Amino acid sequence: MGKVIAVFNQKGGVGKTTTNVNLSACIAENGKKVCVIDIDPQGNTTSGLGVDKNILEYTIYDIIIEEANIKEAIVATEYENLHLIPSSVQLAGAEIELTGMKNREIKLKQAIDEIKNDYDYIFIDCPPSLGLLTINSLAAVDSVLIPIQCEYYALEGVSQLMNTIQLVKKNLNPNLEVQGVVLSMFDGRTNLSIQVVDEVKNYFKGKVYTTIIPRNVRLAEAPSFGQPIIYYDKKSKGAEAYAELAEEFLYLEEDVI
Ligand SMILES: Nc1ncnc2c1ncn2[C@@H]1O[C@H](COP(=O)(O)OP(=O)(O)OP(=O)(O)O)[C@@H](O)[C@H]1O
Ligand SMILES: [Mg+2]
Repeated sequence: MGKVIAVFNQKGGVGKTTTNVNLSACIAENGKKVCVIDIDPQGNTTSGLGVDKNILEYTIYDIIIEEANIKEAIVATEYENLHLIPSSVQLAGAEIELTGMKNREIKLKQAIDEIKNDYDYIFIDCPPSLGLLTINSLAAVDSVLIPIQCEYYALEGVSQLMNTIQLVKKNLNPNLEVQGVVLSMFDGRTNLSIQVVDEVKNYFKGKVYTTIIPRNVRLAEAPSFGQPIIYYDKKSKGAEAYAELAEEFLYLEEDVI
C-alpha cells in the first residue's frame, strides 16, 4: 500500500510546490510509482508538471464534491511513473461548498483510499491556508513534509502549524506523523541562511533532512516550461539538490532499490 504525504506549511511562498513537483519527479525517476494531487486552487503543481488546465475533464474539485470518481481525474504526465490529479480554480469555492456537507473533513481521504494501492507514494500539494482543503489533506495522509524557507521569520507560524497537526491527529487522523522538514532557498553567502538552518534544526531536532535546497534560478524558471528541474536542467544545482533529497527520502523510508 502506498504512503500518502502532504507537503504543507500555511505560510505562502516557502517552496511547497517547488518541493512537491521536483521531489515527486525525482522519486518517480527512481522507479517508484508516484501520484501528485494538486489541491491548491492556484494550480501551480498542475502547470509545473506541464498539464494544461484548460483541457481537463475532471479535477480534484469534482472529487471533493463527489461529482466524479477519483480514478477518472488521474492524468498521466509526460514523465514515466508520474501521475497527477489536477487542480482547478473552482477549488476556491469548494471550501464554502464543503461547509454544509456531511463528513466534510474526510472527503479527500475517502477518495484517496481507492487509489492507495496503485502507487508507492502519493504527494498532496496544499494551499497556503488552514482551511477545509488543508484539513482534508491532513486527514488523508500518513505524514506531513514541511518545507521551510531560509529567510527572516522562517519559524513564524510554525507553532500554529504544529498545533494544527496535533489537532488533526487528535480528532481525525491518529497516525499522522511529521515525515521531515526540508530547508529551501538556502543562500550560503548569507549568515542569515546559516542561522535559520541552526534554528530550524534546534526546533525540529532529528526531523530535518540533511539535504538543503539552495536558491537556484533554474528552479524558478522550470515551472514556466512545465518541467520538473531534472528534465529542465539536469546539471543545475537545483536538480542535484532535489535528486539528493529524493535519495535521502527513499533511504530513510528504507525504500532503496
Ligand atoms: N530553491 C529555490 N530557488 C529559487 N527560487 C525558488 C526556489 N524554491 C522556490 N522558488 C520560487 O519561489 C516562489 C515560491 O515557491 P513555491 O511556489 O514553491 O512556494 P509555495 O510554498 O508553494 O507557495 P504558495 O504558498 O503560494 O503555494 C516561486 O516563484 C518559486 O519558483
Ligand atoms: Mg504552492
